[in-house]
Amino acid sequence: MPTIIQLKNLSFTYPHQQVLQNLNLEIKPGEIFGLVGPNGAGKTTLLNLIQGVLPTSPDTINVFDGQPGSLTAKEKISTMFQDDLPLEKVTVKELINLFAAQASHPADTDTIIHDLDLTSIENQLLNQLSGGQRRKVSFATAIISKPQLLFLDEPTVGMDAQARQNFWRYIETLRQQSVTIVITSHYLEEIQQVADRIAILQNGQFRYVGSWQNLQNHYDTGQLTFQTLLAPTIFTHLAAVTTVAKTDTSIKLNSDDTDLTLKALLPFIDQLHDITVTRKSLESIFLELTNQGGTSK
Ligand SMILES: Nc1ncnc2c1ncn2[C@@H]1O[C@H](COP(=O)(O)OP(=O)(O)OP(=O)(O)O)[C@@H](O)[C@H]1O
Repeated sequence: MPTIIQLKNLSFTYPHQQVLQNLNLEIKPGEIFGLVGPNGAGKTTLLNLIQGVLPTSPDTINVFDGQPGSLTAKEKISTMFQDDLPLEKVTVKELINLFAAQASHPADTDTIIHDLDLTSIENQLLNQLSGGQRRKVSFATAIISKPQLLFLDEPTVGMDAQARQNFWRYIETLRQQSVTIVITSHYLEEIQQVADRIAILQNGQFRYVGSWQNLQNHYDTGQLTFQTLLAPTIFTHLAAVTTVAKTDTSIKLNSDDTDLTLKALLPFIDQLHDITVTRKSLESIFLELTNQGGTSK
């Protein structure tokens, strides 16, 4: 399968600070790739390098089989940066039309305005928009050129719940059209749901690259909660159980491997009610990895 983005031992240093160190990565066509990391980890710098906005050493980045910033790459790539609306005294529709005019095969402006729920503000000036509305317009300008590769830097900041839901629904539409998408976000719950693979960047290095499922399996600690009349001591020595706690109405088991513990509960199943299994979220694994220094995979 061809590669859309390839990083080979990529390092980058600003005048007084090394930001990225020996990054290797391949992103395949149609993949939705989540790039996460603490503030200052180097995410925006990496996106800028891939797009040719910042200079790189030869052969460290390959985009659409060429150098970053090449004409071929530029035609296929679109970006939604943080707060990147370039003009203030034009209307929403005029701005989207301007972006459409620069594209070789643009999507239909009215369709995009309709699909992104921008009809009610299409004649409003950009400097009259709220923060969330600006993000939606920014997204419209990024997709009007029908890109094959889309970069989204913190796309949902400022959007309300409805706008976020619509936004992720539209991302699913783009997935069906095999658009390759690289997303950075501090909303890890959203990344967890949408990304095929994630990379956790910290101090300029990838701490993890892979699927969310693999990461979760690696950190398969969690809790099982249920109601029962059985004594809590029965559960103390079950597979992978680390602690047992009893509240008024239920028993809570902390487990190093929730699948194993669930299997070990089967002999008691008739006497257990309202069983819930809670596994770690990407956010808690992320915090564990980046705050306390986990093992790179
Ligand atoms: N133009 C610049 N000149 C010098 N240093 C810079 C420049 N831009 C960013 N940096 C530094 O490089 C590091 C990485 O910044 P970058 O913006 O890539 O991080 P980020 O992961 O996108 O952060 P955030 O999540 O806060 O957006 C930071 O320490 C930042 O201070």
